[in-house]
Amino acid sequence: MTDLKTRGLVIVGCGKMGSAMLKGWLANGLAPSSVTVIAPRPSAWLQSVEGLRLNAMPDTPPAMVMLGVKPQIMPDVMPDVARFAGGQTLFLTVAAGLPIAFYEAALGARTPLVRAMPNTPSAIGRGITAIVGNGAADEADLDLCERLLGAVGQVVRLEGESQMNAVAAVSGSGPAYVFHLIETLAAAGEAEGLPADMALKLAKATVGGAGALAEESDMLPSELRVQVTSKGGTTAEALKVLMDAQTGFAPLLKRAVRANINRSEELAK
Ligand SMILES: NC(=O)C1=CN([C@@H]2O[C@H](COP(=O)(O)OP(=O)(O)OC[C@H]3O[C@@H](n4cnc5c(N)ncnc54)[C@H](OP(=O)(O)O)[C@@H]3O)[C@@H](O)[C@H]2O)C=CC1
Ligand SMILES: O=C(O)[C@@H]1CCC=N1
Repeated sequence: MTDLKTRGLVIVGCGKMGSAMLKGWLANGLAPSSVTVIAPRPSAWLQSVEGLRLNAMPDTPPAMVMLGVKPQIMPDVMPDVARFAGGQTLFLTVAAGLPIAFYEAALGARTPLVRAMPNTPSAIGRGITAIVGNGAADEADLDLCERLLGAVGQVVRLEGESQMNAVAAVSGSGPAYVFHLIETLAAAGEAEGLPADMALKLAKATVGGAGALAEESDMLPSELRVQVTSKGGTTAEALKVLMDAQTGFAPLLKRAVRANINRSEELAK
């Protein structure tokens, strides 16, 4: 972390995900003066952060370069960061789909690189990020990423890169599925006569509260579900619909996760 403070962190591409992470890091004490952001159209928030260096690549190799552009843009930015390849700078990428081999083709296999899959709850310190390093990334490199990413949530280390697309489909994109659950639960409540603002408040608090309970409880989610489900009561009737083997959540989410992975595989081509 001292190295990060003295030699600096360069973030190339700081949109929704990069900003969520940067907000968390700054809130956790990372000095803006240690951070350079390369962004063609910096947001009002980025421009408002005092001390942050904008759109001026450092002359000397930073401790870390974080690549936060879309996978489709990644080939365009590699020539700009290749000057830091070779070993002095650790590269951290958050892009979905693109394999380690893509970066090694541009930066060389001796450049330490960590591929990460974060999620946007990082903005409030409740993210979860999975990481995997290339052959040149040593334990200290993984530790540094784990500490940095640990400042904005939990970190898990993958056994291999082959797990990354499934992680993206579960926790990387997962917040979007949950936000859609909130939207649709609220809409269903509204359709049954609740005022829109009340339905949304009920749905948000229910998903937030149930998520927190699932995380904090010693019980499995399936056991917590059973606790809500009174014999002969109302929940059981709803669960008959949601747990239908053909049309319920399980086959629906399986299809959604598979569609997500298919897209990651396309992005890798
Ligand atoms: N959003 C999420 O929840 C997650 C995203 N990711 C990954 O994070 C990456 C970014 O996604 P996301 O933040 O959603 O996308 P955004 O479009 O919000 O962010 C990408 C940023 O890169 C900027 N950019 C475009 N071209 C360049 C360039 N040549 N140099 C520097 N910056 C550039 C864009 O600027 P402008 O808009 O002005 O063009 C934009 O601000 C993706 O690779 C994605 O796979 C991973 C996990 C979760
Ligand atoms: O939608 C995407 O491609 C990115 C990756 C995970 C979440 N957002």
